[in-house]
Parts: sequence; C-alpha cells; structure tokens
Amino acid sequence: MMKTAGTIEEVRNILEEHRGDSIALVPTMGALHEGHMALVDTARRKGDIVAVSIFVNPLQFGPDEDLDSYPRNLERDLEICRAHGVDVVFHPSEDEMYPKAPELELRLRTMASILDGVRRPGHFEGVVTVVNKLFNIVRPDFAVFGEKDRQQLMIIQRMVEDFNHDIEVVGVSTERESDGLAKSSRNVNLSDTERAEAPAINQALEMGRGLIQEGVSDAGEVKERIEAHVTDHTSGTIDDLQIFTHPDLNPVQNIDGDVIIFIAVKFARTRLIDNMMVIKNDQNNDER
Ligand SMILES: Nc1ncnc2c1ncn2[C@@H]1O[C@H](COP(=O)(O)OP(=O)(O)OP(=O)(O)O)[C@@H](O)[C@H]1O
Ligand SMILES: CC(C)(CO)[C@@H](O)C(=O)[O-]
Ligand code: BAL
Repeated sequence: MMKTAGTIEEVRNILEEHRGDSIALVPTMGALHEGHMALVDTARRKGDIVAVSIFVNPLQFGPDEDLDSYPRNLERDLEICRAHGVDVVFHPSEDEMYPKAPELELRLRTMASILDGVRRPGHFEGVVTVVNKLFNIVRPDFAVFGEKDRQQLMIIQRMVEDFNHDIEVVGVSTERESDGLAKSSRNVNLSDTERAEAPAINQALEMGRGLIQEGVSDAGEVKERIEAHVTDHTSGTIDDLQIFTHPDLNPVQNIDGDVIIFIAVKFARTRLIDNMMVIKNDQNNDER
C-alpha cells in the first residue's frame, strides 16, 4: 500500500522500514502527467522502492514567474501515484523544506551561463538547492529526471559528481502528446487556441533535425527556419533558440557533428521549453 509523508521525519521513518531495499526517487513539482509516469516506470525498473516527491519549490521561480499560477492538485496526484504502484510520496510544505531562509547558496558556473540559466536567473541555483535537500532527506540509490528539462538533467548529473552523492542519475526521454507537444504540467495553463498552436514547437524542431540531417550545416539558417515556423503557426514568441554541440553544450555556428536544439516559447501566461538531439548521420529519426 502506498504511504504518504508530509514531513521529513515521516518520510525517513517510512524509508527506515525498508532498510536494505534500494530506493529510486522521482522529484517532481506535482500536477502529474504521463511524462512523470514514464519516470516512475523507469524508477520501478531501477529500485526496489519507488519514492515520488511533490514540492513546488519557490526558490527556483523568479519574481515575475508563474509560482502562484503553477498547477497544484495533491489529491489527484496521489491517486495517479497510487494507480502507478508508487510506494512512497513525500509532499512537504514550504515551511517543512525551508523553516528558515537558507543561509548557504549554491552557485553554478558555465552550465548556468546558457539557456534557462540566463533566461531564469537563479533558477538552477534553486533547483540544485532543493534537489540536494531531497537527496539528503530520501537518500536514494537512483534519481530519475526527464530529458524535457535537459539542461536540468545535465546539471544534476554534474552536481552528483561534484558533491559525491552516491546516486545514479537516470535520464528518461521526453513523453509527447499524440500531436508531438511535449507533455508538461504547464500545458494546462495554455488557452484552447494556444494549445492547438503549440505542437508547432515540436514540428519546428523536427524540421530543424531534418535540415541538419539533409546536410544544412549553417546553424543560423536552421534557427531562422525554426523561428519562422513557430512564428507563422503560433501566437507565441521565441524566448530562446540555441543549437549546442552534444554532449558538451558549446554554441555552434557550423554543424559538423551531433547537436541539441533547445527552444523556449512564451505564450500569454505560459512559457514552454523543448529540445531535440540530432545525431547528424542518423538516418532513422529516433530521438535519443
Ligand atoms: N514530457 C515529459 N517527458 C519526460 N519527463 C518529463 C516530461 N515532463 C516533465 N518531465 C520530468 O518530470 C520531472 C518533474 O518535472 P515537473 O514536475 O517540473 O513537470 P513538468 O511537466 O516539467 O512541468 P513544467 O510545466 O514545470 O515544465 C522532471 O525531471 C521533468 O524533466
Ligand atoms: C527537479 C525539480 C522537482 C526540483 O524542484 C523541478 O525542477 C522539476 O520538477 O523539474
Ligand atoms: N520543470 C522544471 C521546473 C521549472 O520549470 O521550474
């Protein structure tokens, strides 16, 4: 039977009963969907015990961002977790996680000097702070994160290395709606019109991948074509569009190897992100 814990003491007591079992943790901000459940399924294959954390972390939201309107529905989330055979859900309050304003700050260097590290100042500092806390509270053997938030996944992988957490970080490929839109908790904050337009983001990324695989090597040209597709088919504006080498995330002008295309699109109330890896010489269009 699934157990739930609202406090650190409760979750530690529950996990203590499972001493000797390996734990796979899926950190989330709730408003769960099938993307999260793909993470849970991976966690189930990895660990004896699957723990999901649900916490909308205020530290990773900027002052003008959507902390207040971020979707929250704990009862529904618990039902979804129960139906998926999750063993433990940890859903702390803000006071439980931050009884005092943190005195110590973690700072990132180059990995936050690009993309959302620049667009959302302080975001990744907030993410690594809360994930560190979750790792210390749950002490998982495995921690599962989605490739939709690829920069976050790479930063957490690096954090585990830098801080010697004895945890295997596992990445899971992006779950998409049947029309290609990446599943995201924020999709519910799109208007009907925006929701109908939003698949153009994935279409544009697919088009970019196609161009690169056909031999277009000018990153500027690929970006222009992607931007035009999004602009022509949505009311959103491009907040960020970058092509980086894979796996070391260097900006690229001339594409002569594998790359990742990152995009962020701002709609009226909601900013969506997506990314696509392009294996340059891969003819079968599978995402890795
Ligand atoms: N479509 C998806 N496919 C795979 N993993 C996903 C997907 N959406 C979210 N995740 C992963 O789930 C974890 C929790 O993410 P979060 O709770 O922020 O949900 P989200 O859908 O990404 O919400 P947001 O609207 O904040 O982007 C993260 O590791 C994230 O990468
Ligand atoms: C990893 C995370 C749960 C930390 O708050 C959040 O950034 C998310 O949901 O991706
Ligand atoms: N999915 C990453 C969490 C955030 O957007 O704040």
